[in-house]
Amino acid sequence: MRKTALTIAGSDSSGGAGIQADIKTMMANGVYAMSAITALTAQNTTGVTAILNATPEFLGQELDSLFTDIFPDAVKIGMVSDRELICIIAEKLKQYQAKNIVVDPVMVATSGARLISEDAIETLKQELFPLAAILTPNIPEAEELTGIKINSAEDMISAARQISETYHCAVLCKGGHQLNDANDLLYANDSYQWFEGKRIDNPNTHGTGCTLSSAIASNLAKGYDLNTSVKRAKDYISGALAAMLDLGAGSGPMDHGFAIHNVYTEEKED
Ligand SMILES: Nc1ncnc2c1ncn2[C@@H]1O[C@H](COP(=O)(O)OP(=O)(O)OP(=O)(O)O)[C@@H](O)[C@H]1O
Ligand SMILES: Cc1ncc(CO)c(N)n1
Repeated sequence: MRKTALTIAGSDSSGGAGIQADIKTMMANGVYAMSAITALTAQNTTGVTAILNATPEFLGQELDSLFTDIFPDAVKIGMVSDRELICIIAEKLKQYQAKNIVVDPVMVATSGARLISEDAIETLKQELFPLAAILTPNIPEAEELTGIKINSAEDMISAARQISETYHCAVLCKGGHQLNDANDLLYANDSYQWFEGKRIDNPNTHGTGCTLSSAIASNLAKGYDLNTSVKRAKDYISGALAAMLDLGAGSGPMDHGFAIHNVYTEEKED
């Protein structure tokens, strides 16, 4: 039977991050994608100009509709900007005993816009982190969650360990904000593993975090273990970045069609 994944996240009108990146990623990774939209954003590669949140009641209804019909094999949670929305998500995930939950603690967009209110971060920690199989903070998020300033690989390990021990889940501290490398650190069950990545010289990194967490969720949905899911997700993001799509005036989106692009469009390109 076809495996299914659900993204609970915000819509990015420019299609590079959020729900749109998640669905593209899930599809490219071979799972059937569903969505529960937490907010609409008016956004492009240069910034976010407006955010319209769903009501908690509506988000609850979206989740009821999905979980009572096509049960997701994995769930990815991205942008959720306020406390009530976080609470309804936690309530529904517990009610339906959702599995393979990947929480990307989205705080700030690549363009610099804040995507969560300050007071919601505490609710995120209390309500959603304990439900997660894996949390995927980037370096600034890991710093905010721990108070540890990350300047080295050892600092990444300390921060990931602290988050993992506090919330009893695996933590992937993403390395996209490092200067020279793109090495991600997985901390799980009191041990760690590096997923090394060559830094790709591509300024178009809009939606890398959304894409990575959705690729992990897709692979968990397909039944891969956590390490293998992270490895496959890392390979996917590296491929999507290496395809060097260049759209928009700011930090542009990645090419999710990189695997099929050559087969279908090579001859038509100029
Ligand atoms: N220039 C790059 N070359 C190779 N891999 C990269 C590069 N930039 C980011 N990555 C990879 O992309 C993934 C996402 O990491 P990153 O730290 O950019 O997340 P993020 O900041 O949450 O993303 P977002 O821009 O969506 O907020 C990680 O696997 C990271 O190593
Ligand atoms: C809707 C949305 N979610 C997440 C991010 C983070 O990249 C973004 N820019 N927009």
